[in-house]
Amino acid sequence: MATPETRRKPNILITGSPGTGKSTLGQQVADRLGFEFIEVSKEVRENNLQGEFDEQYNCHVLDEDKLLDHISERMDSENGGMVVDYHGCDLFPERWFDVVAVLRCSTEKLYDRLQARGYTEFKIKENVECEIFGSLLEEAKESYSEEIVHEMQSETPEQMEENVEKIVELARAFKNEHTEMEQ
Ligand SMILES: Nc1ncnc2c1ncn2[C@@H]1O[C@H](COP(=O)(O)OP(=O)(O)O)[C@@H](O)[C@H]1O
Repeated sequence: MATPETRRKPNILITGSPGTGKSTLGQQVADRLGFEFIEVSKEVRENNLQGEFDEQYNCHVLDEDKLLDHISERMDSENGGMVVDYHGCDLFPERWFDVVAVLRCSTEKLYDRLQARGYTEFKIKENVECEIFGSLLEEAKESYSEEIVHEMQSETPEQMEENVEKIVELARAFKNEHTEMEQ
C-alpha cells in the first residue's frame, strides 16, 4: 500500500463547494501532468456507485464504500499520479493524497453558476451556504496535514490558470523531493 513517502508521483485532491471549478481545474491539471483524472460524480454515474435516492435533493446519494472500493487499487498504487475531484474530502483515507486544493468562490458568482446548471433554489441555497461557512476548507484542514492544504480562489479564468500553474508546481516539488530522497 503506497504512502506519500513511497509514491513515485503525487496524488492530488481538488475539493470545494459544487460550482467552484473543480472538474474544470482537475481536467486541466491532469492534462498538463499526464495524470489520470477521476471525476467522482462521473465515476459514480458510469459505474453505478449510487446509494439511495434523496427526495429533498432530487438526486441519488453516494455510496461511499462502493466508491472507495472502486478506486482503491488506483489510489493505493505505488505509481500515484491521480487527480481526484469531489465536493467532500473526509471520506478518503488520509494516506491517499499529497496535495489538497480547496477552491473558493464568491457567493454571487457561485449562485449564477449553479443557477445556470438548473439547480433548484433549495439546492443553490444549501451549496451557497456551504461556501459562505467555508465548510470544505475546514473539512480539508481537519482531514489532512495543514501543509498540504492549499486554498485557491476560483472566480476568473486568470485565477483558473494560476491554480493550474500552482498545482503543477506543487506536483513537481513533490517529485523533486522524492527523487532527492532516493539518491
Ligand atoms: N475560475 C473560473 N473562472 C471562470 N469560470 C469558472 C471558473 N471556475 C469554474 N468556472 C465555471 O463554472 C462552472 C462550474 O465549473 P465546474 O468545473 O463544473 O465546477 P465543479 O466541478 O466544482 O462543480 C463552469 O461553467 C466553469 O466553466
